[in-house]
This record gives sequence, structure tokens and C-alpha cells, in this order.
Amino acid sequence: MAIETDALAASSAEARLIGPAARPEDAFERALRPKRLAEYIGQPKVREQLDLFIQAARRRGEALDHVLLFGPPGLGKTTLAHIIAGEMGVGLKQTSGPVLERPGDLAAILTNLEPNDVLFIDEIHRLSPVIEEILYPAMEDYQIDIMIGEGPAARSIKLDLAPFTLVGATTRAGMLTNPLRDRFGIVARLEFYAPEDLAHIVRRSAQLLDVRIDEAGALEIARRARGTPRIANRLLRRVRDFAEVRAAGAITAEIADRALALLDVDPLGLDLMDRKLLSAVIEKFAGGPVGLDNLAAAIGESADTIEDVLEPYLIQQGYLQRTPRGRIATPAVYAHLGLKAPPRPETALGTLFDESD
Ligand SMILES: Nc1ncnc2c1ncn2[C@@H]1O[C@H](COP(=O)(O)OP(=O)(O)OP(=O)(O)O)[C@@H](O)[C@H]1O
Ligand SMILES: [Mg+2]
Repeated sequence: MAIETDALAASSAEARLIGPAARPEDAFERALRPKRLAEYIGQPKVREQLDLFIQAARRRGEALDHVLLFGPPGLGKTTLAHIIAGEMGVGLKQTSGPVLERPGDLAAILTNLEPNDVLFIDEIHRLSPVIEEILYPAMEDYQIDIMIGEGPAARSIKLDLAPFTLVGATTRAGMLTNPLRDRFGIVARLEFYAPEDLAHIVRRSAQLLDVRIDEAGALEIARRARGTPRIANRLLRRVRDFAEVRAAGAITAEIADRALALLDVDPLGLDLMDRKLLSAVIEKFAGGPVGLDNLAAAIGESADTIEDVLEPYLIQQGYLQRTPRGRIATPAVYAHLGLKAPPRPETALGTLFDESD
């Protein structure tokens, strides 16, 4: 039963046009992925810091300090990991938290690293505790302890590793254990992108895909991409289809608007799933507060998907509030969904005050 629900949740998240799942369009994403720091648009703070630390490490001929990248899906963590290796001029080996099951798997990867290589571990918050234990001395002293043999004959031996850089990516820094988090010298938090930065990304992608688009068209797609480059690129592709079939091929603001309306992406960039979540909070739970699990059950999504994928943007934009008692819809949401906000005590007082004024 639990498995069925999970499968359903996964399929609905994947079916979501602007969903964050990376899988189906991987090849397309790789083609659009910037390869150098200078091509990486937005995130000025992260870019400046990395630029500085990379230059310093290169000058000393050392491995870059370990880097933890965190932020919602699709903001460019994997892209940055590859850029770091590219700028350092070293190789990159990639794995992920859930894939690393046995200590031997990680030991094999670590002992095969060339000096100063990057080891990229995606979803690093999902490492098992045994694997984490191996990482600690590896990160700190470039050494691992491995057990040889079994039973009374078992003994542990120390292996030296080449100096390397661990780049960890996670959507939730809060789920990392403290000892692991403390071992990263560089921690970079990726933020949702401003529409101007996303418009820049859209224009760059359009050029790579040989799509004609004007400034206003790029900005329209950017404004409706939930602050996320991956979504901006996906919307660009769908709008391109629309422009080719229903118009002369070039993307203008009007074409983008018509295409996005057809795709159910509303003027604020919220899609069906966002609106489903927000209207559930309002209609089924009287505007909240509602607990995460109740909300998940009401909309048929997993609590993880809500926390990792749906909610961060809604909170950042001020449509949803996370309080100790649960999620609350803000007045801005009622207005956007064309609903009347219930008179909350504060609002009622405010109105009284205004009238007597
Ligand atoms: N700063 C950027 N400039 C240009 N394009 C970007 C930038 N950041 C991300 N992209 C584009 O967005 C796509 C998604 O980025 P990426 O795969 O790196 O996200 P992610 O943070 O690793 O997501 P996930 O958490 O799902 O693994 C990339 O294919 C790339 O084309
Ligand atoms: Mg990634």
C-alpha cells in the first residue's frame, strides 16, 4: 500500500511539466549546462567565493577545500560541481548518497581518485551512517580505515588517499549530521534566481537551441519559471513547440504568454500542483495551520516532495508560511486565487481602526 502511494506520488511529480525531476530530459540538460564559472549566470556571491577559493587552491597546487552546495532542486548544484572540476583542471567522479550502500563501494571510489580530483556526492543527506564514518577520516586526513577478513581474523588497515575535494549536494542542509557538515570548508547556499538572471539563462539556452526569442519573450518565460533555471529551460522548450506550430517560430511575450496559459502555468508562474496545494490549505483546512502530513494526504503527494520541491518557492514568494503549528496560506494567495480572505482577528481590528480614522 505504502509502495503504491509512493509510486503514484512519483508519477504525478514526474508528469508535472515544470516538475523538478531531472531524469527524462537529462541529455537536454547536459547540452545546456554551462561549463565555466564565467558562463554560470546569477548567484553572484557563490560565484565570487568559488572563484576566489579556486584561484587560491590552483596557485598553491592543492586540492580545493571540500564544498557543500545546498538549495532546492534545479538551481544548479550539479552544474556547479562540474564547473569546479573544470576550473580546477581535475577529473570528477560522481555518485550519490542512496547509491553508496557498502563501505567497499566508497573505498573503491576513494582509492581510485587522482590527486586533487573532485568526488561529487549528490543527495549527500541520504548517506548511510556506516558510509559517513568512512568519509570523516577521508575528508580530514585523506585516509581510510578498512576491514579485511571476517571474524577473529579480521583486522583493520589504514590506506592513504590522494588529496581530493568532496563536493556534496543536498536539497536540505538541515538533514545533514553535524559532524559531516562541519567537515566542509566551503558552504554555498543557492538562492532562487531573479527574473533578470533567468531571462539571461533563457536567452543563452535559446541561442544554443537555435530558437529566435526577443527580450520580452525571454522575460515572460523567466518570470514564470519559479526562480529555477531547470524550469526556465523546460518552459523554453515547450514554448518553442508552440511558437513553431501556432506562430511564425519566433518567441515574443505574447506567444510565451499564450503558450504558458495553455500549459496551465499561471501569470505568477504557479502550476497546477502549486495551486492544488494552496487551494487545499484554504478550502480543506480553512487557510491553516495544517500539518505537513495532513496536507500531503489531502493532495496525494509525499511530504518530502512538498518540503523539497513545492513549498520552498511558495514560502520564498510569501504565499505560504511555515509556523510551528503548520502551514498557513497568506492573504496574497486568496487574492491570487480569486478568493476572499477570511477576516482574521488582526485584519478585523485593522479594518475597524481604519474606519474610525
Ligand atoms: N547559473 C546557471 N546558469 C545557466 N544555466 C543554469 C544555471 N544553473 C542551472 N542551470 C541550468 O539548469 C539545469 C539544472 O541545473 P542542475 O542540474 O545543476 O540543478 P541541481 O541543483 O543539480 O538540481 P537537483 O537538485 O535536481 O539535482 C542545468 O541543466 C543547467 O542548464
Ligand atoms: Mg543535481
